Amino acid sequence: MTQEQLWQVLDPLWADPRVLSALFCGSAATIVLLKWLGHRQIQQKMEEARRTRDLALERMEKAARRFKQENPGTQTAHILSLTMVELAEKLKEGSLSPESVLYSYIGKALEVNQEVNCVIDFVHGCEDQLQKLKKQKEKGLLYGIPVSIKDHIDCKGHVSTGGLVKFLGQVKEEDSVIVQVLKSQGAIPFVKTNIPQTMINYDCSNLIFGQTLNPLNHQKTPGGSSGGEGALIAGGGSLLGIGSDVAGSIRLPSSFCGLCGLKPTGFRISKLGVISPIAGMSSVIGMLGPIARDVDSLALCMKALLCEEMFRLDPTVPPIPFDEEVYTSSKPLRIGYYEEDGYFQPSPSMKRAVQQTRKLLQEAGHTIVPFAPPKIDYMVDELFTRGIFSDGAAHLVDSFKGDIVDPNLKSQFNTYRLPALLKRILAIILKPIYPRIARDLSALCGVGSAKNLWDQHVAVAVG
Ligand SMILES: CCCCCCCCCCCCCCCCCC(=O)NCCO
Repeated sequence: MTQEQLWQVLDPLWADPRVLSALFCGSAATIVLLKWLGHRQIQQKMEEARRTRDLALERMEKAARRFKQENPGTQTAHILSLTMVELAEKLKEGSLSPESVLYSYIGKALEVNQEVNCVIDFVHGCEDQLQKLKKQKEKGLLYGIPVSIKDHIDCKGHVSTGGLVKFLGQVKEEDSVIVQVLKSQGAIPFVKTNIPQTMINYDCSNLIFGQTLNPLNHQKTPGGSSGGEGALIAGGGSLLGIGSDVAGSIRLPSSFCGLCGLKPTGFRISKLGVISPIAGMSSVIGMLGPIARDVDSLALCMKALLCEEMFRLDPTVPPIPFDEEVYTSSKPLRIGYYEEDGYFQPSPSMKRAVQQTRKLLQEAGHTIVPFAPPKIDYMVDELFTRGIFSDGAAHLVDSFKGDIVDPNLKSQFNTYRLPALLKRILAIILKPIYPRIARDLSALCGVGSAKNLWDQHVAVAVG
């Protein structure tokens, strides 16, 4: 049949409304079917990930039960009551065994997890690490200390999910540099903890593993994105956790859960072997860092991390060790503070905490100087928000491809994915009534060009 003959047959069909409606319904049904199939595939992948998590938790439970049966005299309550520094000393002098500490924390982490849903994986290699440690002559600074690890930090043999379906099934072949360094210092990474989908959020829920609760109040979030860490440590299921922070992801969960957390200075710790949906964003520098119950634990962790092994494994990390002299010095310091930053309104309790801290520092002989953060609107809107979303949120939106958006993130996500022109128009319309939302929308358009990005990097560097 020639093309001409084909058209002669088809031509009258186009005019037939029954053919047209059949075509329309057929296409619509195909689209719905394809969507349903895609959705089902995503659901199946998430179910598989939950099954893997449940098996890991069962394995943890068996390990804890077996140890308890074989060692009925273990002083679990005593071990769990010790601070990290006390525990490190007892492990080093040999009055406590690394086994008794590890299995006490495995048992406690399971208990806390049942209450708040914060553990997503058991780092089963921890039992081998334990045996390896016992054979080593040299005891590192974190000898025998169990450490919990945020989801997206690679551990050999495990998946770093980012709370996203696209990463499921990608089992890591190597430990991240930070996990290697922790192990070289004698620490025992033993569980991985929950995060919000993409980690660009301050709550702690994703559709794969669900919502993590705050152990201090189940009606509240533990904060995010290192929320699983915050919840586990605050519940007593871990002494030390490694989180990450671009824009508050260590600091917020630490604050919400009554803990101490540190976002170290940029580039201080290697980020090799860590996944991120916004990996190329370099206007606001993200860092890995510790969360713990007290400041001395953070200091011990930083001392352990800033070592030759870290500098050897990642030569981009400046080889500057922990400054013991500054940390232990009793020389009075000059410390700046503010009760309000001029952008976010602090709660009365936050204000009170700053006032009490100021008083204590003054009583300890330090000089306290009030200051106002300069050009705060410009800093927050133009350098911080426009910096994080310098690509107009394109990478973040892309990371949801082949995924279902967590309902907690839906309104944020819908805003991110608006076309830049629409964001600009909305910003103009909203400016007189909601000036701050207008500025956010404008910032979410990003910088527009590589030239502007260079300019922005300069602005970040010089303020
Ligand atoms: C009409 C609605 C307007 C919505 C405006 C949305 C404004 C967005 C404000 C910026 C929010 C930035 C969130 C960043 C979270 C980062 C958390 C973090 O530190 N993650 C790092 C993990 O390594």
